[in-house]
Amino acid sequence: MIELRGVGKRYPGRPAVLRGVDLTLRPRDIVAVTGGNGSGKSTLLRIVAGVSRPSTGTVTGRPAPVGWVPERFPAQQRVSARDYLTHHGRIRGLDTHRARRRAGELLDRLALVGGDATRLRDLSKGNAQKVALAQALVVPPELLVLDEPWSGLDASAHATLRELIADVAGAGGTVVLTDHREAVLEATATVVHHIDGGRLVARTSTVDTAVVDLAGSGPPPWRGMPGVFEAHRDGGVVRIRVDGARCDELLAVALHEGWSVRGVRR
Ligand SMILES: Nc1ncnc2c1ncn2[C@@H]1O[C@H](COP(=O)(O)OP(=O)(O)OP(=O)(O)O)[C@@H](O)[C@H]1O
Repeated sequence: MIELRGVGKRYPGRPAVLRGVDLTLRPRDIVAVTGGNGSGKSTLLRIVAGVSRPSTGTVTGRPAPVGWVPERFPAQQRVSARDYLTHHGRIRGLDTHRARRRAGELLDRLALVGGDATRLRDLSKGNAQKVALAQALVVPPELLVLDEPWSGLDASAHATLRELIADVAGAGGTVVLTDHREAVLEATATVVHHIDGGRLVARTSTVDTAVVDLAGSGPPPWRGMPGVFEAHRDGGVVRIRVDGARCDELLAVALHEGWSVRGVRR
């Protein structure tokens, strides 16, 4: 468990950005931090990741390794994506062969355009973001900190990113993330905190979501239904993530429209 107690941050010559922040991060939590521009989200994430020190207060229980995706990625390098990731894997204790294999797997999964021999400086913004994500995951982290990870990613990588986040949490890790699109955060996170005036306010705790698998054809009755976060077709089955409180309503409508229920998971 990672604990922040009384954490404050003040940059020289400026008013405090964070004041007295208490935050407990548990294994399997996917924690979103929301707030306006300049409210201190990146500052808080840097402190959680250990990239920046708080001016006051303490952070205890930070595990290793930490996966960290900064808001800006140093993309102006001649090194290839594969060599860059292999290097990061070796820094974190993998041998060259395993680091290279893991780099290839992650870049395949994220569908890096141009292949893993592309030099960092030749990558588009979205592809650079994929390499930044792969860098954070090259050794499965116990703490994954993502500052605006959806920035620039194409739609198919959005779904992959959610899967990668779920993999880390499912393996007992903790994920902390921020983004400007609150709907995206609320569909992904299990806990949402909001920063206001330098203080942290828990807004939603443990968002109850359900995953419903449906088989059938015809117009999708869930389209436009409140509480439906996303729907993906995979072969003959459509997998829908829905607000747990709306799950029965979705099932009733789908059954009425002739779809059959293949599975429901909370
Ligand atoms: N290294 C720094 N030195 C001085 N001031 C800084 C530094 N980093 C951030 N700040 C200031 O601290 C405040 C909070 O910045 P931060 O980047 O944490 O906010 P944010 O909520 O992530 O913003 P955004 O949504 O625009 O990304 C801003 O006023 C910013 O100018």
